[in-house]
Amino acid sequence: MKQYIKPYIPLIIIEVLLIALSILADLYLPRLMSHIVDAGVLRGNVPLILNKGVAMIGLAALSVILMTVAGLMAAKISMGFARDLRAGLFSHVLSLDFPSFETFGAPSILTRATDDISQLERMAVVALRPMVRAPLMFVGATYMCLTTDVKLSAIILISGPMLLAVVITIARKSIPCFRRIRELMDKINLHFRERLTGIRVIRAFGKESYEDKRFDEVNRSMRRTSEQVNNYLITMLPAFNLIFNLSMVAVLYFGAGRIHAGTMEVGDLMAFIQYVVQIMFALSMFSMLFAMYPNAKAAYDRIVEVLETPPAKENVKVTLPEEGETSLVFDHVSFSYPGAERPVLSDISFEVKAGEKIAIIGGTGSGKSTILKLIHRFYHVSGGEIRLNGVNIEDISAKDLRSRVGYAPQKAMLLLRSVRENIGLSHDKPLSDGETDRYLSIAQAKDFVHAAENGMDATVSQTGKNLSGGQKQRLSIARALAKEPEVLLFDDAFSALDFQTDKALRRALAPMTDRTATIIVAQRVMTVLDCDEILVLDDGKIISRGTHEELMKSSTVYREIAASQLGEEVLYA
Ligand SMILES: Nc1ncnc2c1ncn2[C@@H]1O[C@H](COP(=O)(O)OP(=O)(O)OP(=O)(O)O)[C@@H](O)[C@H]1O
Repeated sequence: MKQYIKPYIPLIIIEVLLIALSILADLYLPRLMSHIVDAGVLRGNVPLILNKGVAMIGLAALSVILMTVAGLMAAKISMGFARDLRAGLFSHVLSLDFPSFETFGAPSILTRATDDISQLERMAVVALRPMVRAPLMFVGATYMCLTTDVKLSAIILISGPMLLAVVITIARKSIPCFRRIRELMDKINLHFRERLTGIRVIRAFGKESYEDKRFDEVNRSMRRTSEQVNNYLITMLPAFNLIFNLSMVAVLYFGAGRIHAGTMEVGDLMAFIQYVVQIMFALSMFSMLFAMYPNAKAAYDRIVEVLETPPAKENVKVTLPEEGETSLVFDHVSFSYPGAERPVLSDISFEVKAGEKIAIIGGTGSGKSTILKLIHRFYHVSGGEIRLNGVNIEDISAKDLRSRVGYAPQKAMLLLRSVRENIGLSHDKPLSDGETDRYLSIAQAKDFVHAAENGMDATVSQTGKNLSGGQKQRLSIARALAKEPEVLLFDDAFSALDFQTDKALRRALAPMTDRTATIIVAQRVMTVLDCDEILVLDDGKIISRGTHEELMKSSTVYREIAASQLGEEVLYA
């Protein structure tokens, strides 16, 4: 966090100086007034009243100007700080490894990057001045009270600590509530996100009232906690007023006695009262800061928690040569997700070279997608090693590794950009029409892209909602191809394609897969018929392997899968 505050330190120092100067002016005003009353009003000295009166107006105007400039600077500091923090948090989140990212979860990160930073920004805009002003004014006004009348100052020594005790008690009670409010905000975000992204599923399954009930519980909890905090905070003002008024009565009572005894002048008592008001005002600023502090502290802690999570570790020992024979090797790889009790993959070994195609087939949850995630080093293997071109992928930079791998994921996630930009995502410059068309043609996406208004420059709406499942998959495949990778990974990427398109796509893909090391995760046997090797995965283990023909003879599981599908598919093949 320090790095985000550091650039603003010079501005903060100027801010403190401006506020200190305005406080000096504010503290001198009662002194001037006391002088006007005692030496001017009571003795009928009109020129003195006019002189000192002009000085008072000048000082008051100076104080207002200084505080206005300080206010503008506070806004500049806090908004700049919030902008830098948002940018820093954003890039830090992108640098986190997957387990850390999943620990926070997207809804919580969203609340931290938006609402929590806004809390800090508000705190900085509103509280920066009181934060400087309150202590300076408290010390200055107390000093002025003591120099005006030491004996009368005893009243402040009693009422001041009483006020502080009220503020501290309320702050201690409300801090845990503010923390809880931040957590509940995460949950509300999560509910909204799930509700909005899963709206079709929720409606299709008639789960609206169930979802409403779940949301209602969190929402009620939020209301209860907010009410509790509010109850604590509203007791603060009456307590404050009571102590303030009692102090004033005591000052007037004892002050009047001292004037009567001739040990104090009227002007001094008036100045003393103003200093007491300034002290109370400083303490009420403290109380406002205490009221804001817990919320801002909870937001601060949550932001720091993300910022202090170390980014994904890199232990780069080797830079892979640009040229060379591609080979991807899994050497007795096992893997467990962080915190999981059982391994998801055990003793997985295979090799795929340039021009070869390996297929992975198996039941849901057998670990197929996990194998592909490990190739990207989204997670680190628990045992064994994965080698790309003979080098352990742990020794290569993530950037180098990922630049060589083209990936069409199970869920085709497209970005809110044009078709052209989506396809050329891995390129620094936009792809030409010819290049874009080439990849669209291979992915069997050219016809529907050109049929749409604006063609390849049409915007894909966020997450590709203006496209069918099959269209999204084809664009996602085109994007993987446009990377011109050494290794091509298809994670069930043909599942939403009809059999004809699936077949046409694989045919068009052949010239490219003749150069790449390809891994196809599939549910359909037809998709993997021509692969050099098919791995049958069950519960994270390879239970059979071979070509289609070999497996049809040797693997009961594979035979059963094939028998349940091929009859229908052969009709279309
Ligand atoms: N991020 C994760 N954290 C913890 N466990 C996970 C995570 N992702 C997947 N798993 C678990 O790992 C197992 C294998 O998941 P994986 O997605 O690799 O299966 P799959 O064979 O690709 O399944 P499917 O065909 O349904 O996509 C599953 O039991 C799943 O619950």
